[in-house]
Amino acid sequence: MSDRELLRLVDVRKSYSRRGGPDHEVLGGIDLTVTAGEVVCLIGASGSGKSTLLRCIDLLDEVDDGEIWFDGREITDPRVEPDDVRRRIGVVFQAYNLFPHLTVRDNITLGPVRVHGRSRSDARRSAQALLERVGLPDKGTAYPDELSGGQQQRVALARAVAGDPELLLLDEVTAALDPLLVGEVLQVVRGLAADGMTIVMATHEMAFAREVADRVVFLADGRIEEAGTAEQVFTAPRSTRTAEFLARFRGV
Ligand SMILES: Nc1ncnc2c1ncn2[C@@H]1O[C@H](COP(=O)(O)OP(=O)(O)OP(=O)(O)O)[C@@H](O)[C@H]1O
Repeated sequence: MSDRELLRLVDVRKSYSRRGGPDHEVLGGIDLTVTAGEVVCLIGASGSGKSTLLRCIDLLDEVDDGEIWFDGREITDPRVEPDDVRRRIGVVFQAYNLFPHLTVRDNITLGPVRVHGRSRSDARRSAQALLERVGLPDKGTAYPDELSGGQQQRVALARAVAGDPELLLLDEVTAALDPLLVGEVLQVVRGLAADGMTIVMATHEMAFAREVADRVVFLADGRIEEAGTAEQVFTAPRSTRTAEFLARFRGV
């Protein structure tokens, strides 16, 4: 991990309007800095705002207030073209979202060829290397529906890093999987983290967060209730709310 700041959120706020009622505040002023090579795990109850935070960083959701800085540039500035930012950020959601009519290899090469202007042969070579890295060297010509959920999610991870992103956002990437398949996907994330990828990951996998995260951020009702090293947050939470949340996972 370096000391180079890659991402900075300053007082990020987001609300959704509710028909016939007050706005629903989903992010109530988030301040967060992520340095290059850091792995940050966002934990918190369902509805605490983890996904919304990731969507704001990828400019899929517009913030109401506050600033997001990426590599020294304020990306919440309306003059910034979202695609220019997204090209540098890889994202994987809970649902694999692979293109069903494309082979695994074409799913992986599509972005590098269309968005990054790489040559098809170069992109294919990289795709094969990535498939080896995610443990699926023989699946390049398969179609997504011929793969298990865990294999599809590993392809989704390969696709997300195919454009050499500087930041990887992972939103509950194992939540839709059969428990038996969770480990193989986490193994790929572990490998990416070990290779120095900067990762911000929303997860309910507490053991994984504890093992891999450089920093754990506990969100409650759209605010950072507590943030610290995995060791500190898991073994000596400062907030009662964090302790109560973690207690629910003990023994699971
Ligand atoms: N497009 C939307 N319109 C209205 N409300 C929304 C929208 N997206 C999210 N919300 C609300 O924002 C709150 C936070 O949702 P979010 O998905 O960010 O939480 P989360 O912590 O990721 O939850 P989970 O762990 O279940 O994925 C929820 O109450 C949700 O209903």
